[in-house]
Amino acid sequence: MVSALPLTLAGATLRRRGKVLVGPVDLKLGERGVTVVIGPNGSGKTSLLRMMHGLQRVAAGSVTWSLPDTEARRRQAYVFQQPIALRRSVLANLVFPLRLHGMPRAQATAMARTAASRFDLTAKLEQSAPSLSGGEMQRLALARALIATPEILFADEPCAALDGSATRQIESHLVEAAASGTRLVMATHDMGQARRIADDVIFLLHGRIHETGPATAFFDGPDTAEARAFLRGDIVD
Ligand SMILES: Nc1ncnc2c1ncn2[C@@H]1O[C@H](COP(=O)(O)OP(=O)(O)OP(=O)(O)O)[C@@H](O)[C@H]1O
Repeated sequence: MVSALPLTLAGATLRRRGKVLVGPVDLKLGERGVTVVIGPNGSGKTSLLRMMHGLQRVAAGSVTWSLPDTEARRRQAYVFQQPIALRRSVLANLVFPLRLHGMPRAQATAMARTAASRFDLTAKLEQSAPSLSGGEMQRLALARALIATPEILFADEPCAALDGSATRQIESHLVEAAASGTRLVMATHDMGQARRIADDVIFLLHGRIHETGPATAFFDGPDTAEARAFLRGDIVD
């Protein structure tokens, strides 16, 4: 299968009411691996992910996939910080994206049940999705995002509101998806999590990439004073 990756950002800039939220950003995302986006509050992590996913149109520069946009869009999934679900059963939420991809109902239902089992949601299949706990809801959001095997998954702080054991579950699903070939781009505030799962890091400051590189080198000895301060836990603004 021809890949939608690499994804290339060239001078990509996002503006709101005349103010630059992100950019200009130059970046190339290859076909494999886990890229973790870090940076202080308001540095533009969410905006960068949304811009890459095409949820927000660039004001300048370009965001280019290796396939036409309509095809590239079908190969992507996005998990929001606040998980969203249809006001329907867990099963219906899992079936929905498969039906969007044109899969027959019986096959989609069988696949949804398999995904529910992998994500420990079998007992919840008939439950209304909005009544799930935070951890269950994020597991559902991730199961739904991964069910059609996206080539790339954008995840915006997927563990932000979760406790340790729920975080561990989500992380293991993310790592498993990446090992199976899904390209992962994730924003997080949790430096322990970033160290655990990142192959490479993008450190944002004021909407710009301040430093980027392989995770081990970044965490062992960042090049910039701002990244060193950020990793020490100092306030960087
Ligand atoms: N729709 C919008 N209109 C105006 N400003 C916005 C909009 N969305 C985001 N911003 C601003 O853009 C900047 C970047 O926000 P963004 O949410 O991308 O940062 P972040 O690094 O994800 O922050 P946090 O860590 O707090 O989640 C912030 O100053 C924010 O106030």
